[in-house]
Parts: sequence; structure tokens; C-alpha cells
Amino acid sequence: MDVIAAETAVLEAEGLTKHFPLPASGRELLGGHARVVHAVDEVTLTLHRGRVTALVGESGSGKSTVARLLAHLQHRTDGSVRLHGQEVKVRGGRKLRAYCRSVQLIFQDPFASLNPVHTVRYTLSRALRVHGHAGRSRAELDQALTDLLGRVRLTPAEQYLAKFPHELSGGQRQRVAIARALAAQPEVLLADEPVSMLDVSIRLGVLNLLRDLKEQLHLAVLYITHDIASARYFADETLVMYAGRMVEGGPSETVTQHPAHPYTRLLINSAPDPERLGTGFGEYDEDGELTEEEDLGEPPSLVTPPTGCRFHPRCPHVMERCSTETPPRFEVPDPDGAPTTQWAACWLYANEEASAA
Ligand SMILES: Nc1ncnc2c1ncn2[C@@H]1O[C@H](COP(=O)(O)OP(=O)(O)OP(=O)(O)O)[C@@H](O)[C@H]1O
Repeated sequence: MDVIAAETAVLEAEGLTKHFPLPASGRELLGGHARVVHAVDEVTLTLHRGRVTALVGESGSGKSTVARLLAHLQHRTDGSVRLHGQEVKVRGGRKLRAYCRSVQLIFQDPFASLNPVHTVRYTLSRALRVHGHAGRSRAELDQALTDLLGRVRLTPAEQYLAKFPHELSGGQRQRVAIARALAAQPEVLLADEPVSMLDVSIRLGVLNLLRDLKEQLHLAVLYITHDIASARYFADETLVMYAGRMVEGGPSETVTQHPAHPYTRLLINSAPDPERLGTGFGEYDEDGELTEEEDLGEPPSLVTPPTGCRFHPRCPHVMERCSTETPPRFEVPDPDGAPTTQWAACWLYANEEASAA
């Protein structure tokens, strides 16, 4: 079947790693041991044209850092990033600028990401000019602005162009932020929790908009969320992160309905109502956080992460090797023997793969 692999790979990351140095104490300086936060370790992923890939995990699991590394807002410690097979260097001059046009990031908080002193017209005109899509006349610029606002369904455009961010609703602001990203005519959208700060009632509209854009413009979308239920609804493929490492991946339907990794199972059981995975979204409290039914427990320290599998101290299926050896990705066999693209970085599947081989 491999529908996912049949799609064109646009953006690929391999072994992506980010360690943030911590201020060293005197003794550490003398001993030459600087401590680091292992925010992201050896993350490998591929984004495909016309597909949404969800990156799911608890707060602090490293999702936003992955997005920032892919957007080149932060330098990676290790690993490589390729756009259409071409490696993108950290200091890449013209090539890096072209990459940054192709790979656009949408932030969680549209209010913070839009300059409050600028109108929608100014914000979008500037983005069009920066990326060379403003046309050669006022009429062409106006047409480009109308097209952009039409794409994000803010119509008629004249009703929005003169507005400042504070005069728009949260959903309208996020649509303007999306329009600004589209002004670059990108191939990849990195959407970091794009709806988690919006009212529950308007989240679906914004997700549907992103899905339509993916279909109309054949965008590759990375959808970062802590709500695995919305990943099932919105994403073609789902990847799960735990404590800086990727632990499971595959078609969203399979990962959410037949989770393989013990952590993914815990994540699903901790969602407010597992039945909701069938219908859409989890419940949120006043702070926009998912309310949890089953306690997820404390994530481990990322300064001294557990050896072997990082989930092993909390895993109900822990085996001896889990605390010493980091599990690679193992294919998760389909119960009916059908071809599958689901994988789990878990020693539970080591034997099954060996016996399948
Ligand atoms: N600039 C930084 N310096 C030091 N540590 C950092 C820095 N940025 C992030 N971290 C740490 O890296 C880890 C991963 O953070 P990240 O923001 O990527 O997680 P996340 O999964 O996106 O969480 P959230 O959903 O809360 O945004 C966290 O432990 C965080 O404290």
C-alpha cells in the first residue's frame, strides 16, 4: 500500500538534534563537563507534497524545537535537512533565503506574531514585497492582496485590509498570519499549535482552512499539537514524540486507533474521553491546556535523560534491555498481514520484526 511513500517527499530531516547548553557551574567548568538540555535527539521525518503530518507530544517533548530547526530559526546541533533532496546548510546565503521562502512557520499565538501597529494591508503588502510577489503596480498589489485574503476566506478583502490586529477576532488574526505565510508562495507550512489559543468553536474552521490549502496548493504541512484526537481528524500521518525522541509513526488512523508504543497508548488513555478520538477534539481548560483523565506522570529530565528508551522508567512493559539500549524503529506488523507503514521505536516489536524477516 505505502500511500505515504508514493507521495513526493518535499522536506526531509535526518538525525535532527538540538542540545541547549546550560550555564556551567565552576566545578563543571573545571571538569570540562558543560551540561545541556537534550531538547531534540535524532529526529528523522519526511514531509510530503499535499499531505499533513502531525507531530504529537506532551508539553516540553521538543515539538516546537523541531519546527524551529526546520524553519532555520535555530541552529541544529547535528543532523541534516534536505529540501527536494538538496541539503540545506546552516549558513547558506542565497540558498538558505530561498529555503526560508519555501518553508514557512505559523505560530501558536497570532496576536503576538502580528505587529499591533500595522494594518492587515501593511503586513501582507510587506510580505508580498519581501518575497517578490507584490506585482509592478498598485492594481497588481491590490489584486495580490485580494487573492491572499480570499485564500484564507477573509472576504470581501476591503473589509479587512484597513484593520489592525486588535480589531480582528483570534480566528481572523490566525487567518491573516496564514495569509502572510502564503505570501511567500511556500511549499511547506510548519504550523506550531495553530489553533490551541483559539476558541474551541473556531478551531475546526481554521483546521479545515489549512486542509483546503493543502489540497489546493499541494502544500506539505507539519501540524504540531498536543491533542492526538485532532491529529486523527486533520492529519494523514502522525508522528509521536516523547522527551526529545520520536517513538512512533504511521498513518493517523492506525496510530490513533491501534497505537503500538506504550507511550502513545498512555497519551490516548490520558485524553479526556478516548471515544473522542473518533469524533475530533479533546477538552480544554481555561488556559487552553487539554484536561487529562489519566495522569500522564512526570516527563523525565532532559538534562540527564534516562538511558536506553527514555520512556522506560514509566513503561508498564519495561524489559532489561530498555534501560541500556536505545530502540531503533521497528515495523509494527498489521494484524491481518497487510502491508503497513506503522513503526514504533520499542523493543516490544524487535522479535516480531525478526520473525517477519
Ligand atoms: N532556548 C532554550 N534554552 C534551553 N532550553 C530550551 C530552550 N528552548 C527549549 N528548551 C527546552 O527544550 C525542551 C523542548 O522544548 P519545546 O518548546 O521544543 O517543547 P514542546 O514540545 O514544543 O513544548 P510546548 O508544547 O510546551 O511548546 C524543553 O525542556 C524546553 O525547556
